[in-house]
Amino acid sequence: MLRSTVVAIGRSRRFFTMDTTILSAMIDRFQEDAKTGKETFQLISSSCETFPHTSPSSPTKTLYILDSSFNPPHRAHLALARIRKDGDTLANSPTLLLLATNNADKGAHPTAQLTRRLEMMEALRTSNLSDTTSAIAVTSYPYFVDKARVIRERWPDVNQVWPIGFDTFLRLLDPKYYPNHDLQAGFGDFFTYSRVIAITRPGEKWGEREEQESFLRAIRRGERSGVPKEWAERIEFEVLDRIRGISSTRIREAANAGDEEELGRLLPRGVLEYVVENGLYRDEDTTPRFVDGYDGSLGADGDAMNILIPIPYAMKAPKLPATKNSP
Ligand SMILES: Nc1ncnc2c1ncn2[C@@H]1O[C@H](COP(=O)(O)OP(=O)(O)OP(=O)(O)O)[C@@H](O)[C@H]1O
Ligand SMILES: NC(=O)c1ccc[n+]([C@@H]2O[C@H](COP(=O)(O)O)[C@@H](O)[C@H]2O)c1
Repeated sequence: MLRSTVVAIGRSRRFFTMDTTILSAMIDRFQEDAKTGKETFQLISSSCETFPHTSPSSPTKTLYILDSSFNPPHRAHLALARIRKDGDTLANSPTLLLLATNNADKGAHPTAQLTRRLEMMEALRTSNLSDTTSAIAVTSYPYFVDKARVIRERWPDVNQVWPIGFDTFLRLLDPKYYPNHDLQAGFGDFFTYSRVIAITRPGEKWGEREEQESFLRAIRRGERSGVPKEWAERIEFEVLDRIRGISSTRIREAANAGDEEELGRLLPRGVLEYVVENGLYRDEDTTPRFVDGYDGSLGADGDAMNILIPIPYAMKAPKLPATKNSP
């Protein structure tokens, strides 16, 4: 059962109230359990005990899931997490922030990195998603179809919506990530219970908005080989010009250069404080992956204070290591 506590954070604006040692022990244990297949998905924290249902009497029909590496979480991630479609609202449909312990292209992440990313996700969740039922979870699966399946097994009656930026949407449909390069077999019944919102991410690498839109139109006409045109009915398109150019790479570079002004433009407040206070990315090699013309025109993102911080489920009784802190 989820235990909760009220943490009086007052004006200190310290959001990372999860105990780092416990969190890191929990991730270690999860990684071990994942190796044997005992555990492949685990809730870390949530705004309510009955997640994704706001209460036992009001079952949720649709869950919005933002999968990301969150290194660090930024304003574009927040914008994606807050997208709602077809009459859904932040109030009536919950949000799951999902972190994979293994990445599709980069392999397994070390525990210390996962721990700090989870702490930043918690800062984002509690300070910027207080107007929606929200949770954070980890999965050992790197691929969307597996993540979706394990969430479906956990909550069989809940439909899933996956907001995905265009670069990652292209990778979702790339046959190289599927056994025998067979996209249709790889997807299985994913599109019977899932929808995807592809968000434009214009830039040198992936073309401009028009090219990205025409990619989707080609799917609709059945002109993308290996992609059934019926899938297009489950794929929507969203243009979010105000997040153009934002990326974790750009933030790591700004942190590396000590550019707090730039960090302030790209990061929600709680995450900004975490990055600055912990000196993250200072000594790292920040090889650029995506830099573009973000115009800094983001509006308010609801930096609300949240004083009710749930203690994570996994704080039940983890075995603690002697000392282990994330950087
Ligand atoms: N500015 C953006 N516009 C649209 N989608 C975005 C944007 N930034 C991130 N996303 C999407 O958010 C999801 C998580 O992405 P990810 O964690 O790789 O962030 P990132 O900023 O691309 O990180 P990195 O720079 O380290 O590659 C992906 O679906 C990605 O396409
Ligand atoms: N085909 C797929 O399901 C697929 C391909 C590439 C990345 N991903 C995932 O997308 C997320 C973002 O990846 P990057 O951090 O590499 O941009 C990660 O969780 C990664 O594992 C999934």
